[in-house]
Amino acid sequence: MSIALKEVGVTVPDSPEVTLLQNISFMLQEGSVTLLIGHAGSGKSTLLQVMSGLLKPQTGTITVDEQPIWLKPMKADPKQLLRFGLTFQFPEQQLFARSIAQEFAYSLRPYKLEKEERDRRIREATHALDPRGVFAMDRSPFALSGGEQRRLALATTFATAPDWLLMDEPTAGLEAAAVRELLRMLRERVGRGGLVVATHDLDTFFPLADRVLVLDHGELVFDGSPQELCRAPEVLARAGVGLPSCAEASVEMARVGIAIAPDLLTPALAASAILAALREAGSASASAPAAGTDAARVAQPPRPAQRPAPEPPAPQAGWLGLDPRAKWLLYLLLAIGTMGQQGWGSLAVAAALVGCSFLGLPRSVLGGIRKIATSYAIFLIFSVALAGIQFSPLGYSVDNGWSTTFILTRLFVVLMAGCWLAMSTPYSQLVQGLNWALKYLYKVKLPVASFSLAVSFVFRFIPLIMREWQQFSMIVRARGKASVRPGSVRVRDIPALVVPLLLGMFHKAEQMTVAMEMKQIDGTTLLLRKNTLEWERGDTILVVIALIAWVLLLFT
Ligand SMILES: Nc1ncnc2c1ncn2[C@@H]1O[C@H](COP(=O)(O)OP(=O)(O)OP(=O)(O)O)[C@@H](O)[C@H]1O
Repeated sequence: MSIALKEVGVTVPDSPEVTLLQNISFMLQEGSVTLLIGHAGSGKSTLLQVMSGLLKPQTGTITVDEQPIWLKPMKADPKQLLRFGLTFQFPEQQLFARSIAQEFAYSLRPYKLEKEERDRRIREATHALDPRGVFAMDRSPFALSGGEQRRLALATTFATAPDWLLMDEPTAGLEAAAVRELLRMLRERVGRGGLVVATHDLDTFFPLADRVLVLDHGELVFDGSPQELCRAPEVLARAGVGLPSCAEASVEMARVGIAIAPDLLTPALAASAILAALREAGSASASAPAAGTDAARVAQPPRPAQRPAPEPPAPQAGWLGLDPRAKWLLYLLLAIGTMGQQGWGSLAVAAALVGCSFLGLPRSVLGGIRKIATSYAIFLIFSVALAGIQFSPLGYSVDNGWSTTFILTRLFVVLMAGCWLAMSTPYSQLVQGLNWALKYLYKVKLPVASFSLAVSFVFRFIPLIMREWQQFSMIVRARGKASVRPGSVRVRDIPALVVPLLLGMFHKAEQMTVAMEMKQIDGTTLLLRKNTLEWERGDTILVVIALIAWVLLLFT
C-alpha cells in the first residue's frame, strides 16, 4: 500500500500566479510515520489536503496503490476518498450533532457498514479514546469538556479505520499530559496503515517518525529520517524551523565541553550519551574539545536562516490605491444614476460605465465577481421564467417577463457597482470612508453612532465569515467523503457545516465585543477617530469622472 505524489504543483484557485506548492514528489509506504514540517505558511496543510483528495493540484499526479485519486477533471474517486482520514487543527470545532451517536453516524455513513461492524468500530474507537467512559451515545457532544470534545472528534475519524491517517497539528493547544496520551494512541496505531502528521512539535513526533519532509515556501527541501535531519540543522534553519531539543542540547553540551551526537531523539538516549561522555571525560581527564575537533563540529550552532531581504510592498495598482471616499462617491452616483434609468439604451450606458470600472482589477478579484454574476444570472433566468407565467388561461406573458428582466438587470448593474466598491477596497478603508461621511451627519446631531458601529462590525465579519466558510466546508467534505467540486457542499452536509460555522462566529463575535468593551470603543469613538485617509490628485480625477458619469446617466 503506497501513496505517491509526482511533480505536484498547487496555485491559489483564483490567482494562478500565486504558487502554494511546487514540484513536490515523494512516495510513502504502508505502515510508515511521516512528519511534514516547515515554517508557518510553508504549505503543510495544503499538502495534506492534496494528499487526501480534497484539493486538486493544477499539475502533477497523486496515486494510491498506483490508482489515481482524480478520475475526472474535478472529481476525486469516491473509493479512494474512503481510504483517508484527515483531522484538522482543533478538530473539536467540527462537532455539530445533537448526540455522540449522530457524530459517529455522520462520519461512518459514507462507508455503508453493516450494523455489527459499525458498532464494533465505534466500540474500538471509544475504547482507545474514552478511558473515563464519558462518551454516552445519547449525550450531547457540546456537554463534554474541551479535551473530551477533541477526543470524540478524533474517535469519529479513528472509527473510519483509514488506510492513511493524516493529521494537521494534532497537538495544537493540548496540555503536556494530553500530548503524551495522543502519542500513546498513535503508537498503538503504528503499523496499521500510514500516518502523516503536519506539525511544529518536533520534540513530540521525531521519536515516532520514520521520515521527515521539510517544506519551505511550498517546496520540498528535505526528505530523510529525523536523525539525518538533526545532523543537518542548517536545513531547519534555512527553512525557518526551530531546532528540536536534541540538537539544541547537543550545542549547549558542546559549549561546556561535553560532546554528544545531535540526533538522540529521546531523553533516555540523551541521558545515556551524556553519562558515557562524562565517564569518558573523567577517565581521560579530557578538557573541552578544541574548535575543529569532531565534537565541536557536531555541536556547531546552526547559522541563522539566510533569507532574502523581504521585498518592498508592491505599489497598489489602479483602483486599489484610491481614496475610499472618492470610491464611495463614484459608487453612489453610479447606483443612483442607474436606478433612475427607464430604457434599455440608457441602462446599457450605465452598464458600460460600471464595466469600465472593472478595468485594471486583478484577475483573482475578477474571478470572484464572475462567480457572483453567474449566480445572479441563474436567479434572473428563474425569476423571469416565473414572472411571466399566467394561470387563466395558462400561458406566458412576454410583457411581464420583459419588465422583470429590465428591473432585475438594473439591479444587477447596481450589484456589480457594489462588487467593484467592495472588492477594490480593503474593508477597513471602506468603513473609514463611510465613517468620514457619517461624521458630518453626527456633527449635525443625527443619531448615526449605532449605525457606524454596526457597519464596522458587519464589514469586519464579512472576510471572517468567508474564511470560516472555506475552512468548515473543507472539514465537511473530508468527513462526508464527498466527491464534489472543491468549494461546493452537498445539501445533506449543510447542518454539519452551518452549526460549527455559527458557533465559531458567535464565539468570534463575543471575543470582539469583549475586546471593544475593554478598549471602550463604541460608535461615537469610531466616528471621532482621526482620519488617516489621504486625498490625492487621482481621487479628484475620479470624482470628476463620477460627476460626468452621473450627468450622462441623468440626461440619457
Ligand atoms: N485558498 C487560498 N487562497 C489564498 N492563499 C491560500 C489559500 N490557501 C492557503 N493559502 C496560503 O498558502 C500558504 C500555505 O498555507 P498552509 O495553510 O498550507 O500553510 P501551513 O504550512 O499549514 O501553515 P501553518 O503552519 O501556519 O498552519 C499560506 O501563505 C496561506 O495563506
